[in-house]
Amino acid sequence: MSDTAPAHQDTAAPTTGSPVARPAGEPAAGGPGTPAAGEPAAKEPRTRDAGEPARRRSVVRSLLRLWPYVRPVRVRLFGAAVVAIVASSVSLLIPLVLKWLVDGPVADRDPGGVWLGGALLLGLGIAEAALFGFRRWLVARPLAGVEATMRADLYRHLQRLPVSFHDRWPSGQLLSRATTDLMLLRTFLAFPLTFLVVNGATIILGFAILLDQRWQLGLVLLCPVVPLVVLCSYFESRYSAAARLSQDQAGDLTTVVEEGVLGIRIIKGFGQHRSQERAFRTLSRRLRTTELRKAGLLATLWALIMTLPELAIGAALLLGTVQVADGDLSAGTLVAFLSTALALRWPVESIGFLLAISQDSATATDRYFEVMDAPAADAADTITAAGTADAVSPDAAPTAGTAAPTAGATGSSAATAGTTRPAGPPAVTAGTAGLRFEGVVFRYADAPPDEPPVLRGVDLHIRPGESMALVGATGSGKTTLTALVPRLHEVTAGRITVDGRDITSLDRGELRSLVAVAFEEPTLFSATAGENVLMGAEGAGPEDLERALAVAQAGFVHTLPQGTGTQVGEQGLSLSGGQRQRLALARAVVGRPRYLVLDDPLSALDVHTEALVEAALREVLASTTALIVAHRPSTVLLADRVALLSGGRIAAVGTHQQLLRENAEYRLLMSGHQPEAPDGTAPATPSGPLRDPEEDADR
Ligand SMILES: Nc1ncnc2c1ncn2[C@@H]1O[C@H](COP(=O)(O)OP(=O)(O)OP(=O)(O)O)[C@@H](O)[C@H]1O
Repeated sequence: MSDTAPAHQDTAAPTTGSPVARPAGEPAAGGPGTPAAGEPAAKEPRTRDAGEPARRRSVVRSLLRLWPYVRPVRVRLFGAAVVAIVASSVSLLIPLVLKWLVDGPVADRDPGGVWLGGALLLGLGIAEAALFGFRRWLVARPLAGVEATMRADLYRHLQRLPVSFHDRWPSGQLLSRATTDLMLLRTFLAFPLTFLVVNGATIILGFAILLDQRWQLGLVLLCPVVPLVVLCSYFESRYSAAARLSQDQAGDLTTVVEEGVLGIRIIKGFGQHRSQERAFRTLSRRLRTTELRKAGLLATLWALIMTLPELAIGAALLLGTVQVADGDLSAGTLVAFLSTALALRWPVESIGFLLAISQDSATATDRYFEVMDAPAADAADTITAAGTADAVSPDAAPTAGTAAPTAGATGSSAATAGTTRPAGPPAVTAGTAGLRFEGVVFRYADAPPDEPPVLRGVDLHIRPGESMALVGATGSGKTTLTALVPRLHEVTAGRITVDGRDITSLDRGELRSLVAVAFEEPTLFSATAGENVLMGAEGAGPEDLERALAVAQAGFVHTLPQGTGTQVGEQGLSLSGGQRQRLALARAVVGRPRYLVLDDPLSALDVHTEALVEAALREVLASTTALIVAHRPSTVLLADRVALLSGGRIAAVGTHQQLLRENAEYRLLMSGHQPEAPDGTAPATPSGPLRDPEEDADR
């Protein structure tokens, strides 16, 4: 399999298709030959996890991994196989009745016997059909259950996998595993698994009957077995490679289709439908070529599987006829022999495609477990125990900051926060409270080795009740830094504490209840407006919903056709950018989080909407400790202090006015001119009194 697996590039394209990770309508980079306008060359979707070396397993070993799922239905499956063996054996009785009919009633010209023989044959036929029907009934429901369980497990696991996994895996690859691959596995369990056993048993029983009837003729029929076994194993390895390739390519195609649907506005807006079509056609042709290769292999194998036994039957017929002519064999025995041989044609011929489906299913099993074997984010929870509150060094307590918060703002925020927050964690000293980054280093696992980490020692302290704006050149790592707080990524070195407790020492549930996030793109799910907000906190009720809507200035929800029960998201009512932003804010605050992390909440809003969302934000920030990624002065002004991220470090902290006065890079950023941060390196530092981060003890 692995040797011919496609050598796909590892791209950093945003190929995730989860509704959270990729905003609907955003350009879905990553489709081959489908650059969004202004984007560089086409990127190839990957068909395999970049970090995972493909391993070649035997078909049986791969399929054995299904056992935990099959175990609960094993009795039914075994019962169904027994019923199918009985049904097949019944079909083998037919030639014996024929032999009796030809040598007995037909030879004796006994009409009564012929009628009896006819009735027996009819009865056997009906019994065979009824038994096969019963087998199907036995397996249908349990196997649908197996498929549903596997799909549910996959979905659950996908939800628990870290963001870095979703960054690396194209969504189409995950979709195809959850749909096509699992359907293939159900088909395998319902059909080839049983029939490989049943047909094997039928063939053995049939040959026993044949050898018993006339061993010389039986041996003639057995002649093709050896070449067939050799040919089957030769085709197996080639078919296996083609099967893997085709299933991976189908996943790539799914990715392109999904991106084409999600990014339809961009595709139309930039007139990219032709290049999108081209990308689709290229992949579709590739898949067709692979499918044709598979079909060619199967056709050759099938032709051989059909021809060799036919030749053997022909030879047996010739030999048998000579023996009948010589009087060595009765006509009835020859009829029975040939009928048995013909009855064995289907079991023998079907082996080819049963093996092919088994091969496809082994590949599907490998693909399924490639995802299931990826360690879930929770597995990484035990990073360090050194980050508990006790471990916080006393000298980490802040001294008076060189950049004081805006007079009054912090105090009032803190005071408000104190009145509105639910009971929080145990009291901690003022020095350790708040959100603190200590020597935080982060590099993306898939970043080129020669590239420096995105964050190279971030030290920053956001005091309780304070709101801190995070400013920096594009690509400086602002989003990355915010993603570390809810542990969407794990720090490479250093640590982050909330209320003096290392976030890695908190379980994820606790961390989620402490910290809420709202991303740049306010993603809404296919659910009601109320449900979208309430998914921000477990156990939140109607009162929390109303409060959150009020805080986020999202009262417009009540004017929707069904109020908070109005369906929004992909299948529902389209909301404006500002409405979506405010719903996302309501979702972030519905659980009354002590900490709020907002990634550029005012991005891409028109002036009027910006004013509305700004008003909402003011309310929200008054009652929480917040870190807000900000690109423009209007957002920065919402915060008490501003931190400038530059060169992977916090280069300066102060009020907006202070930084405007003292920091040239900040001035440049706020003037709308982005200093370049090529390849994650520090932006060109303009001359100006940059604050020395080492001197700022309050970070
Ligand atoms: N999943 C990823 N894998 C590898 N590198 C990444 C990944 N995500 C982001 N990067 C890189 O990390 C750097 C910082 O990106 P980040 O999105 O944090 O910047 P930012 O300051 O938020 O930018 P912007 O202001 O444009 O939103 C960039 O060089 C980016 O290419």
